[in-house]
Amino acid sequence: MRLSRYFLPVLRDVPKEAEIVSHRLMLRAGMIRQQASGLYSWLPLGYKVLMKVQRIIEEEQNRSGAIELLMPTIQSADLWRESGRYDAYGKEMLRIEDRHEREFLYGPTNEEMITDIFRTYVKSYKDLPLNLYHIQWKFRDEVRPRFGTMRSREFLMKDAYSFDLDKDSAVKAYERMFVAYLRTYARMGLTAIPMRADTGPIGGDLSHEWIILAETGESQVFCHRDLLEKPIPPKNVDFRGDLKPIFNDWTSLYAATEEMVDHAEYEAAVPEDKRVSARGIEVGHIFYFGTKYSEPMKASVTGNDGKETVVHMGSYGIGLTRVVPAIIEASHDENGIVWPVSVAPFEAVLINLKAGDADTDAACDKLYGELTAAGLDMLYDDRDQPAGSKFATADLVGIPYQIILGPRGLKTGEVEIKHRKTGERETLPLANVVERVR
Ligand SMILES: Nc1ncnc2c1ncn2[C@@H]1O[C@H](COS(=O)(=O)NC(=O)[C@@H](N)CS)[C@@H](O)[C@H]1O
Repeated sequence: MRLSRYFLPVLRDVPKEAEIVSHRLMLRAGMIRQQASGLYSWLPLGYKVLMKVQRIIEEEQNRSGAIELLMPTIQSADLWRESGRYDAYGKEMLRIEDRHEREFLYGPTNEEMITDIFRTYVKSYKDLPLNLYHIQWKFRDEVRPRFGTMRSREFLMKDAYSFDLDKDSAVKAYERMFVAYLRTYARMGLTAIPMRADTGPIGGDLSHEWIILAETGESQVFCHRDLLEKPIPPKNVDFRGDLKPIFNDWTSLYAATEEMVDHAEYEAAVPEDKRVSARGIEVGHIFYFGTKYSEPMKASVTGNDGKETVVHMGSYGIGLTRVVPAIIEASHDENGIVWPVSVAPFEAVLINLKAGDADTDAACDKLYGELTAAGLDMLYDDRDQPAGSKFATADLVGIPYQIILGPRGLKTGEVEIKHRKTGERETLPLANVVERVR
């Protein structure tokens, strides 16, 4: 993408309303724009990152055997009356009426709707286990939206729902999602720790929150230091096999949020030098809640004994529009964002040090064409701006590699490459650049 043809409204100074670094940087890097309290537009650069996060989530959900669909954002109130949550959900629920004065709501979550889909079509235990998920905008009328898209009112969530014949099978579904989550966050460059958690309005008795440690996190967490270094299950992990060893390995070390921590237990279980107590950001939350929705909504299958059996369910959420700022909280420096390559809006930026100089323009155009043809997701800063402002923009928006070419380099036939994360620079012949960054 040529920057002279793109839409990247970077800001020079720090917006005063932004209290945390990720909010400041997302505004300055031209990633988001607030439209109203808790409501954001995702501008091109931010949207590109959001879609890279989405693709990783979809790949890992699909690897675990979950099947993607898409449900509407607007839901019928009657559905929520069946589960008894319509009144219980409280002021966070945005209730609306259509022109015929029928009652609807903007979905804060989809347990009722997915259970309605399930009960319509699935009748036999032979169709189980089943895990259906979607990635859809949600609305929760948060009393105090803040920190940009970290806590907004409209937000993008991946929510998956599992259906099983009994609790044992449902726990296996939970373990599959647990392993999928370990892989998902690691691929985004995040260290997300699964912590025993409260179940709240979703319900159930088995639940883990996925927390990344960050000073600006809203919750206080307590865990064993070894959890921060544990190896992640490999790409070829067998999701049809027994995942309990992995689940037990990860849950045998103490980790709990402030709502769940038992300090006596924590101090007994974790040697002093291994205790980590820190602020954390909740980037995901998974639940097993049995028949909480399937019972009142009569979602059952015929078991192999011919008897009608109400199915056991779980739900598994990731807040995509919270993951993006969480990555920035975990990966930035004084010059701006430092994107992991896997979620960077562009893999590399080609910086033309003397736009307008015919030879330099020609060499940069050629190199940009070669890098793009090699399959790199390229940004090309071809603007008629001084070099300093180009370096500042590249550092601010956090592109992993800066490929720098100017008249001097042209003379010696050399290009400089700067690695954004480490600041390392290397000079190499123009002809070797594609191979080096591919
Ligand atoms: N106001 C919000 N702004 C941004 N992200 C949010 C907000 N509320 C929740 N999230 C994200 O959505 C995730 C799941 O939300 S949740 O309430 O814990 N779980 C559910 O809604 C279940 N239905 C999971 S499918 C949270 O872990 C968090 O990452």
